[in-house]
Amino acid sequence: MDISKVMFSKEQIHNKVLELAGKIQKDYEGEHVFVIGILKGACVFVSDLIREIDLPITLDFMSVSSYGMSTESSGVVKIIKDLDMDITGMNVIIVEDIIDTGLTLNYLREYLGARHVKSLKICTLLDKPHRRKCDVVADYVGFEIEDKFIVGYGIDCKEQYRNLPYIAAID
Ligand SMILES: O=P(O)(O)OC[C@H]1O[C@H](OP(=O)(O)OP(=O)(O)O)[C@H](O)[C@@H]1O
Ligand code: HPA
Ligand SMILES: [Mg+2]
Repeated sequence: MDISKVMFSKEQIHNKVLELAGKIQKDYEGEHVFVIGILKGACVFVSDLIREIDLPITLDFMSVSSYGMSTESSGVVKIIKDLDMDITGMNVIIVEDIIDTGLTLNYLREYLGARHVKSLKICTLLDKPHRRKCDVVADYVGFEIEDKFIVGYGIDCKEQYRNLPYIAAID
């Protein structure tokens, strides 16, 4: 597989992170926010995002996987690591790198929503709305993209390319 072209540069991503962080900071003014980064894909994005939000933040991670070594979702969301902390009564933001079929977030929304949180929102850097298999809408979206398989900035193809500082499509 080859990387076809850079879709979003390091600078474009940085500007988008600042924009999303600014919106979150404004919306949650005076509140404590519990951020859940969804590993592995969101590891880079969530690290950059939280450092631009000037609010009290608690950070935890879940690790889930449905693509494995494939470029198609298996349709089964497997929890590899659950939360370490209790989120009861918290303002929770789930941070994802990409929403594609929506199966991962549909599962996580139900799983986490059942824990009596104060509020639950979704922030994603990338969104492929035309690929949805279930009804998931994010509250904060970085870039809407067409139906291409994406790599870089934490996002993999067969566990490679997560370290690219830019986002690219793959052939
Ligand atoms: O909307 P969907 O079709 O469910 O796809 C989105 C999910 O797929 C990727 O994770 P993956 O399962 O590949 O695990 P990874 O984050 O460890 O790469 C990505 O990081 C999202 O979590
Ligand atoms: O476009 C993608 N790239 C990598 N992983 C993914 N998981 C869902 N969509 C994608
Ligand atoms: Mg993956």
